[in-house]
Amino acid sequence: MSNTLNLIIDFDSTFTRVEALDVLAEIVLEGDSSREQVLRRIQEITDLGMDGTLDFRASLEQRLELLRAHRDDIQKLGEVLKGQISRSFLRNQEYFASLSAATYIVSNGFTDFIRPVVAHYGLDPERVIANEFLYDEEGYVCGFNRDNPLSRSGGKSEVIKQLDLKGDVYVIGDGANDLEIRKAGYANKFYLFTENVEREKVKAEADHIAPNLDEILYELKMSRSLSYPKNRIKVLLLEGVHPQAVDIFEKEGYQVEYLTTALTEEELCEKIVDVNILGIRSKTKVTEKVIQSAKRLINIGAFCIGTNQIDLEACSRHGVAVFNAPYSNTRSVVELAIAEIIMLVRNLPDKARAMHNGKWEKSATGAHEVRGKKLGIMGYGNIGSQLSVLAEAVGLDVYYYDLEDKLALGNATKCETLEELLGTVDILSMHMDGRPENNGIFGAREFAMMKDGAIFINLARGKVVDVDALREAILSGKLKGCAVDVFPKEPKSNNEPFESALMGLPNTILTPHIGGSTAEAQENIGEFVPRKIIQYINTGSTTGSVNFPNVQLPPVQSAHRLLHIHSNVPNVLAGINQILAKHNINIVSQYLKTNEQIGYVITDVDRAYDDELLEELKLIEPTIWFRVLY
Ligand SMILES: NC(=O)C1=CN([C@@H]2O[C@H](COP(=O)(O)OP(=O)(O)OC[C@H]3O[C@@H](n4cnc5c(N)ncnc54)[C@H](O)[C@@H]3O)[C@@H](O)[C@H]2O)C=CC1
Ligand SMILES: O=C(O)C(=O)COP(=O)(O)O
Repeated sequence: MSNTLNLIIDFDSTFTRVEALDVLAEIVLEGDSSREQVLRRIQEITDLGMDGTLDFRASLEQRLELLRAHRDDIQKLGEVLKGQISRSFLRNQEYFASLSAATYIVSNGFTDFIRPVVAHYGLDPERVIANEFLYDEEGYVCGFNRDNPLSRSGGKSEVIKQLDLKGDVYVIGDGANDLEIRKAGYANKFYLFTENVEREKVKAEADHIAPNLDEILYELKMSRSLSYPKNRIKVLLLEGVHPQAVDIFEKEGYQVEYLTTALTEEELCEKIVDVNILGIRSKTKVTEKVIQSAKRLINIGAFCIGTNQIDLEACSRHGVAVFNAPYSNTRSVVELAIAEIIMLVRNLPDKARAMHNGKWEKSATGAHEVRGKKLGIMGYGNIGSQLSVLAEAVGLDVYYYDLEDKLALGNATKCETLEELLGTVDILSMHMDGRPENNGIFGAREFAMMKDGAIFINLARGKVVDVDALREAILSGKLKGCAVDVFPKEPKSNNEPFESALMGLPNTILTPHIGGSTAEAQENIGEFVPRKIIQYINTGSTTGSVNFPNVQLPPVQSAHRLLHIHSNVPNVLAGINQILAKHNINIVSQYLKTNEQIGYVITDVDRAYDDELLEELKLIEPTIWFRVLY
């Protein structure tokens, strides 16, 4: 930071989220019957003063006349305002407080309540320039120091002139009285601060509209905080993820674009160029080409369980951390499987269709209880094992087969081979993941191994099953029925038609990939995935990432955090530490974790470092991505 830089910061609606005199009015008028009316009048006068319509001194006099404030009220106001500091000032507190010597708070408010708030934040209260109340003998406010230039219009310019500042002067504020400093020629630039209020009249003449302090620090190249200001982080959400996700990202200060459909590879390549965070569900294919088109991608959020639609290797190679929601819709899939098992064992799809066609087919032929029937589960992961528990509760006898050695829950029986499972069970439910090796894994050979009259359910992925072979198994009577929720080719949105060789088959339930589509599951996912992504962006923690080494990091205290992602080759850590040693940087703590593809080094260092050091770290041979967090 240059030594000759001065920041002039407004207090009301800039340093704090509120107008202090409005809050004072609420304190003074608590319990007063005319409260609402007076409050409204005070706010009107404040606005007229702030957009320059009403002379400032008149606005101040009129507001104070409406209030009979005591010294105790002023003290209380100071306490309330300590909890109302603007979010981006709080976010940057540690760094910003270190700029104390370059910062003045210049306000048409009053030192009496501004100084305690500024001191509480960590800035020098002596560098607050503002009005002063006058009190009567009983301690009530009876006026203000009229000799103070800040008690009249144009006062801020006068004060800055008197300060006779050397070097560059930047004004940060939300009102016409802040703009006037630059207009009078006492500042290089006026940043209109719009985090709390947007005053249209002032907007037109501002040099830069800044939605928060991060933006200003970034613009002034002063930021050692997040490598990127939050309001510049772009999020693209596809496939109608739950609106909760939009809300969470927007509250964090990110820009969000929301689409209800999936995009084709071509459309996505075009849209993703400057996107930092991509959110998808099961339909959007994120290919190597898509990843290469993305110039700023930090994260992909799969708002679902499966991540087979994402080229995870390409993501790792490009330093993109992928998060999913591994448990949020598990229960929903299991409940649908249970429902379908019961429906198919009772021939319900055919019976229901007949009723709609005016046919009454009351008969017990071919209808059974599920109690005592043998259920086979292929893929005993989170969904498979939960189905196992619920299925036993309705009396099914559970068998399972998994590629990995999985603990049998309850009374379930593990099968050593798929053949053993298929030859044993009356109902088979597929719950393996969609890894490429599973494409077409279930076909004519496997159907032939099943018992005659068995039932088949696929809630996993469309590509694992040979659909023509399934059709044949139903038509030949080998299978009594089937339920299919996932298809090799699914429409991109609800506006596209659906086609499948399974349409119109007897005792067949077809559903539009809704295994996880319940309000409960979608809301859970809409909260879970954004939180993981935000945690990664803010702290570097990768807990739950499906392609990055998982590291849970403690919060940083009085240190900078450097994140370094590299191809997993030997000696990178040594290289990083040699550079730090050369620059005399003290390592406060350090973490390294690798997986087959990449290594992730997190180094917390004490405060002093320079741009040269950062450049050298970026140049370490296998660096994929380097980021300074604080
Ligand atoms: N229809 C829908 O809306 C939904 C579908 N799904 C699908 O369900 C899949 C499973 O989900 P989770 O249980 O949470 O995943 P998981 O990863 O916990 O379990 C998958 C299990 O399948 C096993 N497996 C993989 N290939 C196998 C094979 N060829 N034979 C036997 N076992 C095999 C794995 O070892 C693992 O234990 C997801 O990957 C997703 O594709 C998930 C949620 C909703
Ligand atoms: O969670 C999964 O893997 C699913 O298949 C659910 O996908 P969806 O979010 O409904 O597109």
